[in-house]
Amino acid sequence: MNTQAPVITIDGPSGSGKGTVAGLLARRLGWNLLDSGALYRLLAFAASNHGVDLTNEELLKALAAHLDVQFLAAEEGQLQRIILEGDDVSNDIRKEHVGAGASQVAALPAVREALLQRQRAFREAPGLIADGRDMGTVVFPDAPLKIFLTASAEERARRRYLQLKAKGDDVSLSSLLDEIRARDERDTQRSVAPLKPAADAIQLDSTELSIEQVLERILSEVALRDIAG
Ligand SMILES: Nc1ncnc2c1ncn2[C@@H]1O[C@H](COP(=O)(O)OP(=O)(O)OP(=O)(O)O)[C@@H](O)[C@H]1O
Ligand SMILES: Nc1ccn([C@H]2C[C@H](O)[C@@H](COP(=O)(O)O)O2)c(=O)n1
Repeated sequence: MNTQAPVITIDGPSGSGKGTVAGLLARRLGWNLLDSGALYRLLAFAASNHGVDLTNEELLKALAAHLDVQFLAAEEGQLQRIILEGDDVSNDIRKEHVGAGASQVAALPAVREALLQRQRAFREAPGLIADGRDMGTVVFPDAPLKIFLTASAEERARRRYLQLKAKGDDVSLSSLLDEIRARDERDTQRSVAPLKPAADAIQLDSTELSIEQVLERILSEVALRDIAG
């Protein structure tokens, strides 16, 4: 019998809605939250601040092992705040170029190894919602519920476009679609921990679903398995 806190993993490509749904689910269940993509984004951001090349695996490994990061729990209706070396970088790390850098450093085996224990340390009572690319396949293979959330690349680009426009960013839909496709390619084709559904994952296509519908689908699986007390 597994005596560790339960984990619900939500993996999938960029823009499928993992982060949004993971945050809502964590709040609904009163569980902890791991945004694993943020760790890769933080590493790419820190590397650029410290002048570390995104191909320098040895230096990136050292930087990953010593990342000075705090995740501050979200206030009602707000997003989690992320502090790197004392600065609030919550907005900076969401930029598209940081996501592209994160995808690049994430392909390096030494970097993934350096971040593995840090991710597993988030597993605390009463439970954990973990979102990313390899949560169900590598980081928490024993999770009692694994979701693989997808949506068409066009819909994901449209969502990202609306999200960035709302923040006042000057973006183009066609370049966002190109970036999403490039990131999908890199994340699915890398040799270590590629983006793919775990064999026991439930696959959910959110192209035609609202955020609330996705949340309800996952909550119905939680109830079926009786994993949230
Ligand atoms: N089912 C949905 N319908 C409409 N919009 C959605 C849906 N799910 C998420 N969104 C919106 O799409 C945008 C991207 O969602 P989110 O950041 O959660 O994706 P993600 O999979 O975590 O992406 P990334 O891996 O790049 O961080 C957000 O603006 C979110 O509000
Ligand atoms: N478990 C994870 C999480 C993220 N990555 C990489 C791949 C993504 O393109 C990049 C940014 O992630 P996002 O914040 O967009 O979810 O980080 C990964 O390889 N494994």
